[in-house]
Amino acid sequence: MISVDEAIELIAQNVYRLPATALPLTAAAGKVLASDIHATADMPAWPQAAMDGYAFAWGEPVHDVVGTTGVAPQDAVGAARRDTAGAASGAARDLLLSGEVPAGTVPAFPLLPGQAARIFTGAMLPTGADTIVIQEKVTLTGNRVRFDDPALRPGANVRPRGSEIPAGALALSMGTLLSPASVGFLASLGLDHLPVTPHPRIGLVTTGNELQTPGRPLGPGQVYESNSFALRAALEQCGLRLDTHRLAPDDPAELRQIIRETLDASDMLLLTGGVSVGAYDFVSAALAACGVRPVFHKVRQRPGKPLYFGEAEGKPVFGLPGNPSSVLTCFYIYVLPAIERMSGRPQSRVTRTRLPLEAGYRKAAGLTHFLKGAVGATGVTPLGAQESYRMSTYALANSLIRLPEEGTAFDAGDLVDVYLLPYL
Ligand SMILES: Nc1nc2c(c(=O)[nH]1)N[C@H]1C(S)=C(S)[C@@H](COP(=O)(O)OP(=O)(O)OC[C@H]3O[C@@H](n4cnc5c(N)ncnc54)[C@H](O)[C@@H]3O)O[C@H]1N2
Ligand code: MOO
Repeated sequence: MISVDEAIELIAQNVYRLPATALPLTAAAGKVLASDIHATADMPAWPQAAMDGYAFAWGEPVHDVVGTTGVAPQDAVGAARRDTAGAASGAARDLLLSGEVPAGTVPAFPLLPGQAARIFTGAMLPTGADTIVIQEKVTLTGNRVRFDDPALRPGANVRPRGSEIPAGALALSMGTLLSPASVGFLASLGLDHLPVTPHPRIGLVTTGNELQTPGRPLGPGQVYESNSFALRAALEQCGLRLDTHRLAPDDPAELRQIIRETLDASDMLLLTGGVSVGAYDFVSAALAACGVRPVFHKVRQRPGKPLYFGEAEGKPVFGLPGNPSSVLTCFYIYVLPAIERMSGRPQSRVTRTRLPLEAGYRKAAGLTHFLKGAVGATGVTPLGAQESYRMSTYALANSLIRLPEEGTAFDAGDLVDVYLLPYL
């Protein structure tokens, strides 16, 4: 039997990142970028209105009368800078309305000296304009646009071309975990597919003749099949999915057939039950017959002592001990990190910390214990019902307390390792 840390290390050594693939934007959130993404064009692609108002050339002489000499449009900003350096006031203008530029259109005419164009948020600035005065500051009389806004600065309310990102610049680097904002950002650059490390396709085989589906009457000797529900929910809570679930009876030939089919359709295979030493525990023999190479079987831990781990053509295979608490604890400690490794995820969703115990706990030496725990403001409390067949307190737990193999007596106030479980 190996230790928990040896098991974690062996899994890390035998689990590989999946090859990169291009996925549509709609499937990209929660995946990790498999290459750097560069902007292929300036964004915005042209100077863009940030507010509804009137676009004009700042370089127009201050307090000038409409239609007299103006500054050449291409030098408008420079002129405006010289202008503001000398002038105390901001901007006062009396301009002629030249037309309207709604978003999604190209301004029909360049702005001439002395003119202002009605413009809307997101629209393209007309050639010659460089500044927008918001409509709230403007008095419109007929086609005369007048305002005096001391706070206005040259270039105000305009998003310069390439100000979000210039063409060729790095948008997001390889290894970035794609958040909703990352997906939105890359969509705004026009990408419709992204190079990502995919999530593994996960197959589950639950074994046991005693298992009955919830919702049906429980016959003598039957128990409700609950492990697949807990695993599916745990995966979905992490933005992952269970792709295949098959129920296998305790029959070696049928189990082998189901294992083969599920393994073929998956990148990772999970099984629950049948990995212990009982006369009907056929899982490890069936896995061997299906070409799965065992890496380890049995870990010095409670729950989940009979945990099996192997691989077939690079596909990780976990035989999770059937007791429901063993299944879920082995999922959080071993399976989820393996999935995250295959997905190239930089940090695990299960975070490890150290906290003081709120109450003492006694155990025998020899096994690492993972206790269902409740983290509160001042520490972590071991919950009741720690036996691996019981789920009543797991339902209330937000953490797993890890007590070391050799330890026997843990007192209130002792610092212990705690794994914080993901939450919805
Ligand atoms: N002589 C020994 N007996 C056992 C040992 C041992 O070392 N020597 N280990 C015990 C430990 S620890 C565990 S954990 C279990 C694990 O055994 P298996 O993986 O073979 O699991 P099963 O026997 O098939 O089932 C255990 C338990 O869990 C229930 N179960 C199974 N699957 C489901 C499911 N999908 N949903 C709900 N409940 C499930 C099953 O009915 C059993 O009650 O072995 C001990 N025995
Ligand atoms: O190792 Mo088992 O999960 O304790 O019952």
